[in-house]
Amino acid sequence: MDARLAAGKQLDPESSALLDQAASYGAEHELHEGSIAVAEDHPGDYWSIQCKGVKKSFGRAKILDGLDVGIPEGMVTCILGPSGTGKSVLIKHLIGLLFPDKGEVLIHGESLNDMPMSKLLEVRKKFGILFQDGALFGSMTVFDNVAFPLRQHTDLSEKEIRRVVNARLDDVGLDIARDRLPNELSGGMRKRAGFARALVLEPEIVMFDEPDSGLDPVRTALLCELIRQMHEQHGGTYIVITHDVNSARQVGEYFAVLWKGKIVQAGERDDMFNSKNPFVSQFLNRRIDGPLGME
Ligand SMILES: Nc1ncnc2c1ncn2[C@@H]1O[C@H](COP(=O)(O)OP(=O)(O)OP(=O)(O)O)[C@@H](O)[C@H]1O
Repeated sequence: MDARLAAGKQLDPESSALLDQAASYGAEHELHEGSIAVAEDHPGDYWSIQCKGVKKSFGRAKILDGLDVGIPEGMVTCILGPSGTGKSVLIKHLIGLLFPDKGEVLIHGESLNDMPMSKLLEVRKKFGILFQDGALFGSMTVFDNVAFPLRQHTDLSEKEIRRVVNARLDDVGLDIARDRLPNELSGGMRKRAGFARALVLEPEIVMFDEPDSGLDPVRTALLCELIRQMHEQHGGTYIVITHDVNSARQVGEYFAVLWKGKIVQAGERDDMFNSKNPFVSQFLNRRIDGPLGME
């Protein structure tokens, strides 16, 4: 643990919340050497994640309205949709932070509904998540941020932790910034540090919440390229949530388009970009004429 935390230093509310959030992802993650081995005999088979008829309302606002989607194992899937359509609400369902009013979410074939908390924490260990702002602890160096999940959830020695963290920092091109604090990094560097931390326990499923937010087009393209390379190198199921079609096109292999509480269409790149569905075609081709207006 970071010496400042061990010494009982008061954390700011944001860091405390992140610490709680990180702690809630559970303990004792098995660490694999090299590429991620995805069990071939798990019950989900082709789908890492399935949503079946998921409905969610807040008060009278229906956000998810019978949403069905499968996230294919081992591919980079982009979930796209206009602002405010419920992409964040959907990802919270995928990791069991929100639960459907009706329907279910299955992770590798196991329904999250009525799952005991201990089991849910186990399932959450399958996920690595890159939050929009990198969600780094402000009082820790880049190195300590990336080391944090290993110190929390494994029994690795400090020497072993140094080896793993340095390898992940090399992967994301941050070896020169390991001793810097988050406020000494650019937005793109913070995201890369968050990415290194998301990968450090070698999760089976890596989720990116709007990786393009707050980055200029070149930094966005560089981050997307990094996501693609890391997927090629480490394998696993990647889910990228975005409303940016350019990023999705660069990084995605499978696409699911969310609108009005449902996945309007899902499929592989060419089928989606040549879709005959008026909304999908308008959105993916960024046309102003079509069913989506300014409302
Ligand atoms: N806990 C909540 N209570 C009430 N309403 C909520 C809650 N969470 C989300 N909403 C509402 O659900 C709708 C969808 O929000 P969400 O953040 O999922 O959209 P989004 O597609 O991720 O948008 P963006 O692309 O702008 O981030 C919004 O109208 C939001 O106000």
